[in-house]
Amino acid sequence: MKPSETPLLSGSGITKVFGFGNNKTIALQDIDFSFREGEIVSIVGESGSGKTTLAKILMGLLKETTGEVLYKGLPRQLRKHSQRKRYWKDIQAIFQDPFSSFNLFHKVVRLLDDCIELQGLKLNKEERLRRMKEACSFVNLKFEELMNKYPFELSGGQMQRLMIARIFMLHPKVLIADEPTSMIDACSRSTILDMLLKLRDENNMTIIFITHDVGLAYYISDTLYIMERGRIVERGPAESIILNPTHDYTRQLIEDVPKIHEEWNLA
Ligand SMILES: Nc1ncnc2c1ncn2[C@@H]1O[C@H](COP(=O)(O)OP(=O)(O)OP(=O)(O)O)[C@@H](O)[C@H]1O
Repeated sequence: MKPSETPLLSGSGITKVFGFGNNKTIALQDIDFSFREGEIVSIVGESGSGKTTLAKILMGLLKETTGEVLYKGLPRQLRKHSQRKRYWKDIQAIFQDPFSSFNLFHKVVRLLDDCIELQGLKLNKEERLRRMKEACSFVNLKFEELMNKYPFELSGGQMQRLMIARIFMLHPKVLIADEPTSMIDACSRSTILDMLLKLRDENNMTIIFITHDVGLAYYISDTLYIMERGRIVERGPAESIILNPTHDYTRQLIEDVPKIHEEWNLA
């Protein structure tokens, strides 16, 4: 499915300032963005460039200092708990550290069953089990083997798959994925990325991928946003940015991608 032309989530003039006086940090400075339905966007930048701050603002976990975020063309209303709950039905995130996404005192079966609860679905036990098994098999996990385990009894890769199984069950309209493959090897990484692409194709989900890895971003995205010190310095179709970067910072990021076939110069 091709991304639609209508903006689903957009923002203009977004600035985020942390602290005051000498301790002031401008994490985001006058950012504009517009993400369409079914689009895969990567936000790429070095550590400290403001990516996670932007992800948290998109999620509604942090309030922007100035500017406005629109969802489905309207200003977001997140003051009341009920409004946030409704927003989080549509917008979900998976973070770098899978431990932060799970309640560590709940077994896998409960973590998956909660997704059915969150959707407000009233289903009988067989149907609940069927959906949980289906979600696990989507990410190549065996439900029967894992259902009675706690998150800390799983490997990093299994936890990351479990996070994607939850997204499969929740089918949000927007998924914010903050370095979701950082804890796994290259082979499992491409499997996870392929799973995310499949989810986009099946549900027309918008995926906002936060990463410092421009190679990875190119592999997965339709559109790239390049961030440097709180500003978006370049944006556009992934291919044209990689082939014809116009900003020095983007050129530097591309240069820094390891070229495995080139000889190392350690001099
Ligand atoms: N709660 C906070 N209080 C004060 N400063 C903060 C806070 N959160 C982030 N910052 C600062 O804002 C800037 C942007 O941080 P952010 O975490 O968004 O960067 P990032 O691009 O996600 O980095 P990384 O790739 O290392 O996760 C940094 O200078 C950081 O120190």
